[in-house]
Amino acid sequence: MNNAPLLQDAPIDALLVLSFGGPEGVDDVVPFLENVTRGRGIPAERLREVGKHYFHFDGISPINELNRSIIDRLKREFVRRGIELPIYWGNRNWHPMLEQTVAEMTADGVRRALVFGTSAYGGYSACRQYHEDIARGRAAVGDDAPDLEKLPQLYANEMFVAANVAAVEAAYAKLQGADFASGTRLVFTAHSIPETADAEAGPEGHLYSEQLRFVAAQVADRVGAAQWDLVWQSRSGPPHIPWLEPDICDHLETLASDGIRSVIVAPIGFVSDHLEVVWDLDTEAAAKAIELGLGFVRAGTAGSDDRFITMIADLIERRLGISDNVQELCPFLQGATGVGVNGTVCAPGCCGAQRSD
Ligand SMILES: CC1=C(CCC(=O)O)c2cc3nc(cc4[nH]c(cc5[nH]c(cc1n2)c(C)c5CCC(=O)O)c(CCC(=O)O)c4C)C(CCC(=O)O)=C3C
Ligand SMILES: [Fe+2]
Repeated sequence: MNNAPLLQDAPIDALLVLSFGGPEGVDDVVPFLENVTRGRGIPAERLREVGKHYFHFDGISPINELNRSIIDRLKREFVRRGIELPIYWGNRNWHPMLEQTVAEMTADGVRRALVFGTSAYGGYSACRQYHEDIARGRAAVGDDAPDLEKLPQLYANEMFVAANVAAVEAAYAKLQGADFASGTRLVFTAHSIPETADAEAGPEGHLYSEQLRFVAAQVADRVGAAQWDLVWQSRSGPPHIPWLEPDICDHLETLASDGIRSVIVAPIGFVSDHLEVVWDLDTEAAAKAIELGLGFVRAGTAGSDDRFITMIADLIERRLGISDNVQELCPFLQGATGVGVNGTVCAPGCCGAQRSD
């Protein structure tokens, strides 16, 4: 498959779902953001400002509930297939915190676990930082911590692409019959990252944006969209630092002035309807579209599709040597697909240098 390190000759005895985590109440927001920005000493006042999107939702991020759903569905799929691995869940930034989960796994006698990270692409934020989490989680426990092997990035998986295709087709169906249904543009979005982070991602650079462009092109081709765009959303940080552009809202203005009458916005960069989706797209970008008189339909995300669960189970069965139903469309950077053991990076130059601020 690739030349990444794998745990050798060892029975795998658990699965760990590793995610970003999100607050679940107003009192969680600032401590959560302190975790996200750990070590950077950002004042609480500023964090309340950064966290204002969370306060619109009573401080509740959708991400934890979405992960609980993924885990429940995966447990049922394991039962159906006879996969006898317990499933654990730990987050980088909020409870259940990864360090606690690794301690619990250790106490339960887990020795070697696979890790499913809830992010589909390469790059520092989407891949390498999860390797760092794995190393941190194990270090918190010490020598008795189980070995942890991260599963590959999902972006090139047939099931991931197919789930996104289905979501875009459903979005087109919603537009059917609307008077602006002709003149629709398909617009893919993903989380923006600093330009330097993209330039440093992967052995050849630009791993993150190229993987996104690959998935966007696949989906566009399969739904028969001749014209499509890949744009970015949810940028943060100081304005003088360049991040990937154009931003979705600026892009909607361009499309409106080009005579486009409606858009389908497909957040292929996110595996579920995280806060960035429900706020930055469903709230802010949707309001921008109304202001511009553009029809706006937001396509769903892959995580709610059964194929997403099938995909995770297939990746596990392939790794366990039970069966091989995984169809990878374009692992165009061999050896750089996100696999790694105990926090070692997946391959030289992958997935980008550590944040330098
Ligand atoms: C590429 C990427 C993904 C996709 C890969 C993946 O899924 O992992 C992602 C996911 C997410 N990002 C999330 C939330 C946040 N990201 C932040 C900050 C940042 N993200 C970045 C990039 C990404 N982020 C970057 C370069 C920064 C700035 C530097 C830093 O601080 O590292 C900040 C700090 C405040 C701010 O700067 O706005 C927050 C609160 C949530 C949870 C949402 C919820 O609650 O539903 C999720 C799933
Ligand atoms: Fe983020």
